[in-house]
Amino acid sequence: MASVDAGEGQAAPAPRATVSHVIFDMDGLLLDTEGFYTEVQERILARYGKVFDWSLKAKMMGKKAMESARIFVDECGLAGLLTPEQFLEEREGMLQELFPSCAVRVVRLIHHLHANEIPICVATGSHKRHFALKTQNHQEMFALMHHVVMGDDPEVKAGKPSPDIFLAAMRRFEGNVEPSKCLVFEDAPSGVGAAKNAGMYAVMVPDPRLDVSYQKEADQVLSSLLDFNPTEWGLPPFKE
Ligand SMILES: O=P(O)(O)OC[C@H](O)CO
Ligand SMILES: [Mg+2]
Repeated sequence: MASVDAGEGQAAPAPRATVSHVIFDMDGLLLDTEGFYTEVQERILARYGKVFDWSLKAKMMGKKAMESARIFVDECGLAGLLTPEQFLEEREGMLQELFPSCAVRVVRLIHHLHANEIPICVATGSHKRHFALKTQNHQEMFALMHHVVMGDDPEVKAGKPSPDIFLAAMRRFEGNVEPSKCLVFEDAPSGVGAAKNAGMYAVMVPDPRLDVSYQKEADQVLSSLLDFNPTEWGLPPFKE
């Protein structure tokens, strides 16, 4: 990678790109809610004597509820036994109980970007009702977001990997923002695909159980958001 003079004789790597706006995925990225979906889906599938695996998880994660329900029923060969609507109804009670106990996975970066006046927002496939349950104990962090776009937003015609949600998120920032100035943080293959389809940069922070083949579209892959260096993307450096 090329270097630039960082002053005092130090050479710092040239940024991969210079972005001005940052978009965060929510489930599995800002919040540890993906584990709840996995747990509940494992339980439902076990009733049919089947095992929920990570290739199915990879196809479902990041999608709108009905889209992922259809994948679940089709891929598991449950047509005739369970409809997507019944699947959603069955998992609803379990998820509603679990969501309020979710934990935040990213703190420092959000505060850093906000303190440096980098516009940040959330783009989640999750719908309004689930968003409220998941964020009820994390209002302080979500208040730092310029806006939130959810999966049931009228502008989000198709879920990830359609670019709809990220383009809607970009348009709601102030001013005229170009996709090439947006950096997206994602955990899901469909989410990385959506960011790339929108013409944006994508940093993927995948669950280690996800096959590495799902990482190839991402511009950067991190095992933890703690490893993220803002200067690699032309963003202000952490102070210490
Ligand atoms: O990862 P998100 O935030 O787009 O959420 C999508 C679904 O609700 C869960 O996979
Ligand atoms: Mg996600």
